[in-house]
Amino acid sequence: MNAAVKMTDVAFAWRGQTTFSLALPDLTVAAGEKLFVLGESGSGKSTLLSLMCGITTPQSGKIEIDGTTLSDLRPAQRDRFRAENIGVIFQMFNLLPYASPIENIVLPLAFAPNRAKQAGDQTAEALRLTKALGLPETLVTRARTTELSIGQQQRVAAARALIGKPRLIIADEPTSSLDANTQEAFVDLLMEQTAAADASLIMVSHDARLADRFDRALDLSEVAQVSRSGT
Ligand SMILES: Nc1ncnc2c1ncn2[C@@H]1O[C@H](COP(=O)(O)OP(=O)(O)OP(=O)(O)O)[C@@H](O)[C@H]1O
Repeated sequence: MNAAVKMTDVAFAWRGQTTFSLALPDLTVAAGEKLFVLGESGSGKSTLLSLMCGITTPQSGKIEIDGTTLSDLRPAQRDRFRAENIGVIFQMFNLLPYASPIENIVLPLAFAPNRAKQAGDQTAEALRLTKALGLPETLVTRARTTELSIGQQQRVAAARALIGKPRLIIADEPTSSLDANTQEAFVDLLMEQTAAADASLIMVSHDARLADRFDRALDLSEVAQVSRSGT
């Protein structure tokens, strides 16, 4: 079986920026593994996730997602590959503010025919997920997304990542706006839904207390050479 993620000799620096660079000799995430990523602020956790998603591309090295090498794909193919195979919960959610939660949740399916097929009845599947994540139906069908609390928006972002059962879920601080009790419950729900989809989960969080719920915790500074200056 292919690894969910395999990164080999990856080197990355932001264009025009000399203060930060990341070198990652070898990072493998097994299929079905639940990986917790921690590291201090500015250490490159979000950068790592964005490399895995193919949103940013490294200067050198190889990133394989479920056996597909991202650098073999042209940018448009990479966007399509991401839509089909990776459910992403962004740190800032990236929800469309004036669309309803349901519209936000089904949006990735428009770019991912296989995922859309998996989802079946899209509205019913969006409602099943939001119910499992603890959001009342009236809220997700009637409101504009901006009318939801931040914690509720975080759940909408999680449902959008999970719909259509992508093989890999990548979550950047998905619990940052929740209180401690809700955080743990949310991670449990995310785990349950990820397991139900037979997916791998890679989650970044500052909150080390959540780490024991995962198969493995990885401190970015232990696997990567991060160079930082002037920060
Ligand atoms: N889009 C970008 N363009 C240029 N530099 C960036 C960009 N995004 C992040 N950086 C820089 O890359 C470095 C690592 O940032 P990153 O967001 O990956 O860290 P992080 O570990 O996720 O931090 P935090 O825990 O605060 O979210 C920082 O120095 C940051 O300024």
